[in-house]
Amino acid sequence: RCLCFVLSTKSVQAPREVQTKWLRTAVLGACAVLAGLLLWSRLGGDDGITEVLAHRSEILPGRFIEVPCSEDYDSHRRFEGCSPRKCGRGVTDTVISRDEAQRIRSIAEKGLSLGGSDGGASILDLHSGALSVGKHFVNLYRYFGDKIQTVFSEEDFQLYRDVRQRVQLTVARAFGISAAALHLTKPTFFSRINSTQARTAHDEYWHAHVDKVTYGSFDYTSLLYLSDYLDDFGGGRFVFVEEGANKTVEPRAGRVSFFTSGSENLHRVEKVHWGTRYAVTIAFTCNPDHGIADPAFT
Ligand SMILES: O=C(O)CCC(=O)C(=O)O
Ligand SMILES: [Fe+2]
Repeated sequence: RCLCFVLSTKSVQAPREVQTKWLRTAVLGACAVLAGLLLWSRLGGDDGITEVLAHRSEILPGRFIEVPCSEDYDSHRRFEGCSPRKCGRGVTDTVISRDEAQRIRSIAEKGLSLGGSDGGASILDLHSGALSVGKHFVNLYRYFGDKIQTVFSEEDFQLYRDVRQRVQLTVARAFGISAAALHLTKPTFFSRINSTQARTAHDEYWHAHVDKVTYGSFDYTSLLYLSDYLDDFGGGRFVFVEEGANKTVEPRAGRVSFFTSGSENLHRVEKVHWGTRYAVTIAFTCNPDHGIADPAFT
């Protein structure tokens, strides 16, 4: 038998009745797939119903949602006029410009290029000097000594301080407290996340957590995003985990997301599926004893 035989039998016209049946099946199938896709996107894939608090293409002057405070702050020393009485979450795209975010990202890239975790999540803490390398951390300042000045410039530190200051003012204003009552606390760090498989617990950034529980000193958490969701990376959305509907913040370079650090703001980061996601976690405490200084060019 030859190939032409196969071809000729395939090209035989099906009776009209069979054609209509096929068409109906195809249309029904397409509808089912479409409905499935719609439902999947509404349900956010695997974790229940999701609402978008900040969409990647929105430019938000400011959005603030108040949520009742948890009792987490009661088990810590209270600082009146600072410790959260008003809790919630806010997002703004107009405090840090896209250009400033790009420059801050260059600082992160420069520093993180000196090391990097074997797994998907690397951090650089300009305050303590901690940098992920392989499965561990090194102290960048101890390792480089005076040569660190060939890596970072005075302008880098100035920009970092300036950005930190404006984020602090934004947080203070949103929660009705004085910016002077807030102190930067640790860990405050750059993060770089890609889709490489985790190698140690430090790489497992996607677990739901409460910052006040995880980091102790945090009263207000802020995040400055340095990459764009779906342009630079996929997955990696920030999710406030809630009964009812989760609320997502889609990262966007220059976007500042901030919230009170107690369990009223349980959250997680989705796994990054492709690309690289850069962000800075900037944390504030009301306890002066837990305050840290800005990094300086010394
Ligand atoms: O990068 C993010 O979007 C969140 C990071 C975070 O939850 C944290 O640093 O505690
Ligand atoms: Fe967190």
